[in-house]
Amino acid sequence: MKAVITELNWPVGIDMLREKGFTVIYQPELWKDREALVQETADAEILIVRNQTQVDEALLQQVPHLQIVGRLGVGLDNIDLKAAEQAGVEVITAKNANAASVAEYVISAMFHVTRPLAEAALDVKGGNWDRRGFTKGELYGKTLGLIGTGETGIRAADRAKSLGMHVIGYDPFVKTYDYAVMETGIDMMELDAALQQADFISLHVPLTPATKHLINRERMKQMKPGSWVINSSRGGVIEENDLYDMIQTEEIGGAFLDVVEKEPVDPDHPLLTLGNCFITPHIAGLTEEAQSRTSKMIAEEIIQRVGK
Ligand SMILES: O=C(O)[C@H](O)COP(=O)(O)O
Repeated sequence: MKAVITELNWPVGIDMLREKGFTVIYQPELWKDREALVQETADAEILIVRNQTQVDEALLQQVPHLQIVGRLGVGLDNIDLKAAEQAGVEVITAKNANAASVAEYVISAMFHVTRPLAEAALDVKGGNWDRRGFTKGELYGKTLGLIGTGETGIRAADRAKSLGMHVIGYDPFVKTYDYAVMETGIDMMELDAALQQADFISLHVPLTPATKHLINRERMKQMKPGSWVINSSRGGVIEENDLYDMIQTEEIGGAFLDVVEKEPVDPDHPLLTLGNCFITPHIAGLTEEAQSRTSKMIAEEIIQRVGK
């Protein structure tokens, strides 16, 4: 069987597939060249992607042997699930494999706001000894508002709780008596209330028509002055022009974004000019541990289904 991997993958899963006799084509830049992608996948049974390869109806029609699409992550906004189902192609994800890493990203982002240690250390290297400029505050006693309380939200909540934070959440798909949510002690409420009460709003939702630009001017107007938005989900969930205005006019404190609507970010993107907006290159789930886990999980699932 032939497996084509069109984006970055860690070696462990590639080795596992090869050991089971799969012919593995690993071309981490292949997603950029649609024609080459179609050509390489035309006789493949397995396609392994991240978030850039557009697995749409047109592609699915050109790859008649395809049986499985393995997604090295959880976001499915680049995969047409309906078209895959119609084509008889199963889509498998690396469920929860990067959740701990994403949760740690959220905590790191909050600490970056309250305890900017790297900036303080750089300032010292610059010859200063400023004991007053970096005294921002504690996370203890602050409120983290989770929009989306699935696996990454719950793990972020768990870690925030251990820091003495109050955690509130909104998720229309999660029942208030959901066991994991209850056990973690997330105080579930309506979106408006969560926006109004949180010191940090962290987004943990997939990009769907319902969540596109969910965080827009109107919603951010409800947030506390000085509060921050953290986005490790998908860029499209935030209306970026509105976010720019809200930070620029100091109606909110700032934003920590791991994702933007168009990736890689345009070097001229206005958000990059703001001192209180930090953009990282979609790395929340990209730790060694999470990616080895992801790579292994997808290989295992494929081998279980079609491996000899
Ligand atoms: O959807 C996900 O799981 C994360 O965004 C990580 O996946 P990616 O590295 O393919 O974006």
